[in-house]
Amino acid sequence: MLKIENLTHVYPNGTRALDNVSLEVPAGMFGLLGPNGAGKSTLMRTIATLQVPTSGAIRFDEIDVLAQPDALRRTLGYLPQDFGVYPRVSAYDMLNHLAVLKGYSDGRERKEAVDALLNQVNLWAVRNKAIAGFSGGMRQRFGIAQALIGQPRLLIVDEPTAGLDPEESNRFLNLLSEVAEDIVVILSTHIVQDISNLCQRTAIIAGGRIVQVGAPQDLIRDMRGRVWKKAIDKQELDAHREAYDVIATRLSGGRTVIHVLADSDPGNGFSAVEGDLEDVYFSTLSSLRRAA
Ligand SMILES: Nc1ncnc2c1ncn2[C@@H]1O[C@H](COP(=O)(O)OP(=O)(O)OP(=O)(O)O)[C@@H](O)[C@H]1O
Repeated sequence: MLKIENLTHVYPNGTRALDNVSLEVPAGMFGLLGPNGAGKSTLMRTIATLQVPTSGAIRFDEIDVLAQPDALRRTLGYLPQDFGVYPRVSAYDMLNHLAVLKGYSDGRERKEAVDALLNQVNLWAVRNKAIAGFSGGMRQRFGIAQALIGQPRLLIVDEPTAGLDPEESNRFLNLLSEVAEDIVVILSTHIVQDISNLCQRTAIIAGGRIVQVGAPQDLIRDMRGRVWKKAIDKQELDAHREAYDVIATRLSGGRTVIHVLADSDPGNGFSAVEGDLEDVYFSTLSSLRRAA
């Protein structure tokens, strides 16, 4: 269990990227959902011990993360948002090299671990090809292989599906859910679908604060009876935005389908709709904007 208590981070320029964040993350897939600039990467980097927060506490099982960063690093796998350099060396040689750095000094053990990881992430067939020539999806799967060296109990994955096509993205997320069986996996993303299909629990972060947390189906249930939809013409959109709390607009068959939030039937051609996590997310952000 990862336990974050009253975590605040203020950058030297005064930006309060995390504002009193408290969060409990049990084993399984946990989705951290938030718009650009919400504080996701700051939170991920802080948990990964890459930066020290202004105040607060982080515990992972028996480890006091801020006091014992080395202990956390030994059991951490991290795939940063920007994995950076993609070298011209083969996937096999690179993973082998990273395993040496992670402390696999016994050659036989290391070979077994590297072979198993390349199989697990489905890169065995291309293990002798240079990573520089890999597709986005292959690079991300390599990223997961390197994060899994040494069997971490905590895996942090920061916006992993950005830039992947839907098929690669699916493949990557399925892989992630397989490894998440008994370890804590935190997946940060601004893509709602990544979370609704996979995560047992999720938190919505905005402006450095956790504004919702729970199982996706519970968050959806809590807004039952309050989401209404209507198909309109594009030129009617502005008037509807004026009159209703429009939380989402989607195109469907050339028409614009809007979702609005209302405690009772708004009439005027609206019909009730079973909300989804996207409605939860956009209505949360919309009510924050209104409160600001
Ligand atoms: N090194 C830094 N110095 C100053 N401000 C920073 C720094 N890094 C991030 N910020 C600011 O802190 C806030 C949170 O940024 P962060 O990168 O954690 O958000 P994010 O949710 O990961 O966003 P994105 O999805 O765009 O990566 C933003 O306002 C950002 O501009």
